[in-house]
Amino acid sequence: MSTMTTVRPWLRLAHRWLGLIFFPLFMIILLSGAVLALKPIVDDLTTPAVTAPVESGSVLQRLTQLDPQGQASSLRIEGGSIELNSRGAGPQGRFALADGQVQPGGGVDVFAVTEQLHKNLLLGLGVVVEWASWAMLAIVVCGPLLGWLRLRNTLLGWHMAAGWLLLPLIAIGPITAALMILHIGGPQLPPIAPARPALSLSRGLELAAAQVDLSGLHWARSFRAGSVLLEVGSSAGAQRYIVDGGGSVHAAPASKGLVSELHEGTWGGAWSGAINLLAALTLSGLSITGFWSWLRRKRQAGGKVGAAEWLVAHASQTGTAARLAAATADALRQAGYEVACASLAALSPADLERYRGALLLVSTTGEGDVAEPGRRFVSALHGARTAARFSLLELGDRRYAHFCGGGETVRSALLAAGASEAVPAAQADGEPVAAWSEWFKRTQTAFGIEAASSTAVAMSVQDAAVSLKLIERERLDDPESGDTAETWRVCFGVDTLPDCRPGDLLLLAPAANDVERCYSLGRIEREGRGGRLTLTVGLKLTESIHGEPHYGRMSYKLCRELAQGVVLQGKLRRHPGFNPPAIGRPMIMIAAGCGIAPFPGFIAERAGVEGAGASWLLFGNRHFDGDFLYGRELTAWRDQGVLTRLDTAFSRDAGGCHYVPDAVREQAEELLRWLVEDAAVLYVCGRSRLGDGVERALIEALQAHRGFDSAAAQAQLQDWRAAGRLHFDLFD
Ligand SMILES: Cc1cc2nc3c(=O)[nH]c(=O)nc-3n(C[C@H](O)[C@H](O)[C@H](O)COP(=O)(O)O)c2cc1C
Repeated sequence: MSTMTTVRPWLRLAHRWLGLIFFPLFMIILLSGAVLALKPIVDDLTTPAVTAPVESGSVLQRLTQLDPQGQASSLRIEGGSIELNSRGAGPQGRFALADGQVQPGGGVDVFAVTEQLHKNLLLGLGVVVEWASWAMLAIVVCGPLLGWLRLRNTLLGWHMAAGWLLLPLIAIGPITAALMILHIGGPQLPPIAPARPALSLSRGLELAAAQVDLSGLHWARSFRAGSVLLEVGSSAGAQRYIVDGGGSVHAAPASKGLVSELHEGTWGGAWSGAINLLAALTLSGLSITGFWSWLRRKRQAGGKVGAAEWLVAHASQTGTAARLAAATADALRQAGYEVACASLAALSPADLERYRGALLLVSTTGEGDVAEPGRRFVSALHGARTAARFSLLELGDRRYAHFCGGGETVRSALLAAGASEAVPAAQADGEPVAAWSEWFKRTQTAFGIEAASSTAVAMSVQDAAVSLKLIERERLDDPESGDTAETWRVCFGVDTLPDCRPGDLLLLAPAANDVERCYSLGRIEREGRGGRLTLTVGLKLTESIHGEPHYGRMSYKLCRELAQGVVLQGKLRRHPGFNPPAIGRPMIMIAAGCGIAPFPGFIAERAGVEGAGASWLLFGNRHFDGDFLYGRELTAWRDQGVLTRLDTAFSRDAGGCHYVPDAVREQAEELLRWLVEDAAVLYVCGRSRLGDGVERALIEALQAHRGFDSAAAQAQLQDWRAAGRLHFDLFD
């Protein structure tokens, strides 16, 4: 691993946390800096008032009268008047030199007050401003080291591009501030004897008047180490003096030195001020975009479970248990309970103990298997101990050999780990609403809670019946090129198309009373009330013990048998856990083989849409030639910019086994940038082992590139799952 890879996580932490901690201070310093940058512009555009010579005695006399406590921090003489600024309660405004009367237009000197705000927050906190300056310098230095410039139309993409492209501009302020703090590059000042307490302006002028003719006095202000700095005009030009604590009057250079002039934007008049204004606004913009994107990420992670009293958790293969769980949680929330609702995939056994009770809804898939999102939870239960109290609803179908096998597996693992069952587990056969209703009533009694009655439940879990006419079928793999897996694009016309989105499921049974097979919806093209639905179907092929091929009945019908024009009856099942994110939100799609099925639909939704958001597809199969499903469409989408990135992994091509998780590992840094910095949503679709491989690769990536240990990386994935940022749709 390169040094940069090791150091980068620390730089990223420094960049982020310094930016967050100092954010309010940065805003004060930068916005006051922006106002101060206007000063050279205003000075350049306005004619300076002619200063009539004044008698030093009258200035001193007036000053002592107006500022008896010596609180004024600066004065300016202008056309027979004296303008005073003070820290705290001292005099403020413009006064006539002749009689001390307040003069109009002499309100607060905005630039003088802003300067004090910029330098010491108006509270004499110069040291805090110095810390903030060092922090800003560190952030500006760390920024470009976090990664090369990449142009992306996202909030952080703009943040990064502005940081990179305007680096010289934004670096000037923090670098010159640091040099000024260290007194490097400033004017050659005479040795200044410190004054304790600081000299008042009147005392400074009194001491100066003994040695210098102050009749051309322009201004005077408190200066370093309690001294007073003043400027006097004469026929030979302006001359500055410092009066120090020892009462000495030293001539001071008229120029502030290059470093100060660069910092203040005074080196070139109006346009150097304009450059400083742009720099201050750019730095403010960078602070705001950095802070905002952090806040957005926090909010997106806000779905994290943990704060509630009750937990509703689900393990659902095709969405039924998930929708029932959401309805269960809603019914409890409506009655005023604090309820967390999450997939078991986002939970560990220890999480369950944090709640007064856990309501679990677990579906069975395959041949008596736990629905995929619950499998890791079951493995984690082996050897664990938990004092959780739970109530379990098992979803299944008696037409399968192992009725509710998955639910039973979860139940025995929980009991073996020491969890207690509040009510005996209930089993739902097929249509689950009646069983759910009964189970929920008993659970409420056992947990001593009372939910609002939920009539929306039946609606929310019901599948919609659809009549489908086969209108088109195209083979996607090319058998000529060798051992490809037979895969077809199957397109149906539907007269009345219910609400549905890519990633939802079409349930088709090969014969009446047969169990249904689930297919992910790809492209959905609506026309009036009807439209077209596209599926990607892999021909299921197993070998009998005698070595004869055995085809899956439904996939055989769809791929080979059904004639065009034939009408099928099916059911549409909403699968909100695997629908594309809102337009504009970056999405990463990872698929192997016919797991590509939903993604042409995801991508097509964004084609031709303004501000559609970045999208990235990582696709794997056996051979580039022959197995690159939808290769032409995907490449065209990539070329048109609909698909921001397209990466592939082919496992049986020359050059060795290259699987999708390998591609994830190779692209780990960029992938994490999308996930972490751009808050992308990641979807994985394919066989179970693809899910395992991608999950492992993501954990490794977080360890290698973000400095996570293994437990923290796993917790990060769980947080993402809980926040709806990581979606797996896997099949056996
Ligand atoms: C591919 C597949 C395999 C299934 N296997 C079983 C099984 O072995 N035992 C069972 O009781 N139910 C089985 N079922 C039925 C589901 O558990 C049932 O339809 C459940 O309501 C689905 O819930 P879900 O949408 O939350 O995944 C299977 C369903 C499908 C689609």
